Amino acid sequence: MLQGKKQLAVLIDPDKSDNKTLEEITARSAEGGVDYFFVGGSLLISNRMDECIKILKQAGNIPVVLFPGNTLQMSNKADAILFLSLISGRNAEMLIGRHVIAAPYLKLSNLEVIPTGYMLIESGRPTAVSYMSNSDPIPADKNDIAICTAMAGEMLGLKLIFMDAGSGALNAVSESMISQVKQSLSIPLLVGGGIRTPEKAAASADAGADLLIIGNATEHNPSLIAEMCSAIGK
Ligand SMILES: CC(C)=CCC/C(C)=C/CC/C(C)=C/CC/C(C)=C/COP(=O)(O)OP(=O)(O)O
Ligand SMILES: O=P(O)(O)OC[C@@H](O)CO
Ligand SMILES: [Mg+2]
Repeated sequence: MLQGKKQLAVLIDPDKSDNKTLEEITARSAEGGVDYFFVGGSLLISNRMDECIKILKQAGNIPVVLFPGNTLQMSNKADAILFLSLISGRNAEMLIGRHVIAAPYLKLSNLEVIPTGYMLIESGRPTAVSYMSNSDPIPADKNDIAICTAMAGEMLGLKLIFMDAGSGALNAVSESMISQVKQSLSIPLLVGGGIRTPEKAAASADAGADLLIIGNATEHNPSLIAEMCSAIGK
């Protein structure tokens, strides 16, 4: 995952996209040069994960990476899984408990397991992730807390840091926080939540995000995928 150039992941929430929309997203992502599909949600209601992955795989060679909110969201049909530890929170279940439950399944699967420090950043309103994970986000203006949390994650051996303002965030992660966290890390930095325009995508990438995650914006308007890709130089 990630070799120095800016990358884009399109997040698919299996509850929200019907098959026709998914087919359009798949085709446009292949045209635009999307690097990954992320699949998941903090809560999934429908039982559409495997069906979604099957459609996404029609794009050819875009890897499908699970972005699970809980242990029910594991599927052997994907290529990899973000093994998320919610390091911004202090809920032991989200830091290590769910991982103990998931570990034997993952060991037997063919999934590439990617240890990821997941940091929820306050975004102007409560998010589904904060509520479902029973954890507080890092205040949006406390760059120092974000820097130290990310540094600790790297020192613990995590391979990626993912700063997320949460799906549909009012305010995306600030460029100043992205840039300061990036400067304190040598592992790749993923940024998502509330990135709605190509301009915001470009600014987040310029600030230091290595991989951007975009969900709602492209879900509502798949034709934005090409613009998002070219905004970050793809
Ligand atoms: C160890 C395993 C396999 C699972 C647990 C993984 C952990 C600790 C997750 C904690 C953080 C968390 C709940 C992440 C889910 C993030 C996610 C996919 C968010 C997407 O947004 P939604 O929450 O679906 O937003 P909407 O409410 O807008 O649909
Ligand atoms: O849906 P959006 O706001 O693009 O957020 C994507 C992702 O970062 C959510 O976890
Ligand atoms: Mg969702």
